[in-house]
Order: sequence, then C-alpha cells, then structure tokens
Amino acid sequence: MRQKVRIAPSILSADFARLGDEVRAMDAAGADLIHIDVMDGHYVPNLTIGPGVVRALRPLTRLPFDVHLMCSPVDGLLPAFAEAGADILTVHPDAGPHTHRTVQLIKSLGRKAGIALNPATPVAALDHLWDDIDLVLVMSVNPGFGGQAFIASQLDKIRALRARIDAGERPIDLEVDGGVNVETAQACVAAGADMLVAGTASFTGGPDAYASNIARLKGRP
Ligand SMILES: O=C(CO)[C@@H](O)[C@H](O)COP(=O)(O)O
Ligand SMILES: [Co+2]
Repeated sequence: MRQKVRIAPSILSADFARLGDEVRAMDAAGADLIHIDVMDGHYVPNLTIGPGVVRALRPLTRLPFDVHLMCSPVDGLLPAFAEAGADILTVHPDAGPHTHRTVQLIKSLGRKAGIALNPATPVAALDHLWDDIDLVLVMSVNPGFGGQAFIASQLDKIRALRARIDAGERPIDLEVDGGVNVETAQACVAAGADMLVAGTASFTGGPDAYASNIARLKGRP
C-alpha cells in the first residue's frame, strides 16, 4: 500500500445495545478513530445518533471522534457535538447555503473541519474552502445507510483530490466512506486515501474478529 492508512470503524454497524463495549473493543483492536454517523431523517432517510450518545461514549476511549453529520441544517447542531467530545466535524456542502460560514463555525469551536463529497458532488465544491479545511471525506456510497456497495467511479475523485492536496501547502486528510472492505480499501489507498471509514467490514464477525478485521483493512495479512 502507498502509505500508512488509518481506519475509522463506523459505529453505525455496532451493536447499539452494547455501544460502549463496542467502542472499547474497537480501541483495543487497533482502530485509529471512531466514526460516528449522525443522520437527521431529513438530509438522509435515516435517524441515528445525537450529542448525548457522543458525550456518553467520550470517557471510554482516547481515540479521536470523527463525527460525520448528514444533517440539514447543520450549523445549530455543531456546538453541541463539539461540547460532547467530537474532534472532527464533517459536513455536506449541499446541506446548507453557506458552507464557508459553517467551516468557520467549526474552527471557532476549536475542532477540525471536514467536508464530505457525495458521489454526485464535484471536487469544485471545495474551491473556496481549501484554506480552511482539515479533511475531505469522499462518499463512495450515497449517504444514509451502512452496508451499501462501493461506487468505483469515486476512485477517480480520490486520485484528483490526492493530486490537489499534494500540490497544496497545508496537510489535509483524505478519507473514504462507504462500502470499504479489504478489496476496496486497497483500491482507495492506491488512489491516495489515507483514512478509511469501515462499518460492516470492521464489525463483521463480532468482537473476536475486530483486531483481524482492522489489520486486514490496513493491508496486513
Ligand atoms: O456515512 C455512512 C453512510 O452514510 C457510512 O459511514 C457508513 O456507516 C459506512 O458503512 P459501511 O458501508 O462501511 O458498512
Ligand atoms: Co459516515
């Protein structure tokens, strides 16, 4: 693989009845971040996790909380997630009218700012944001659910983003989310991704399998 990749298990695929144990188990298994999918039943047709859950999970691990907000409007929610313990707040530019303002708000809260690009959203959506963002999240499925198939056309977008990030002066993480498994992980890393979200592929097989799932996603046998 091209470079060391970090794995962010999405707790959307965890056992919600044992969520704290699941987060601790993923920490022990070698996860690098915990990905938390926040869905509002409006921007996407699913309803998931609020800041109260993030706050409850925060004392259980020192891993960064990578909070992916599929919410519209989103600005009013950001302070609560920051206060609850989010480290990265990632938003969708098509979910609100003033994404630059949203990014400024995230930075003012002292958190890292990420922008998520849906499969149909072009790289040009970032044109006015490059100076301020810390992370780009390439959605390799349409947002809303775990367990969907990887959309291979997004590999070209990952390659284009890698070239753009490498040509810039600031470090910006390049994360891929959706349908990531051992095979598609290799393709994402070869295309230039340095962070991978994996829900199904991280949690499959139950806690005894987590360490091996994470190792294989990192390209280890
Ligand atoms: O943001 C999302 C879906 O909208 C993701 O984070 C999924 O939760 C990833 O799940 P898998 O595709 O890896 O099962
Ligand atoms: Co996500």
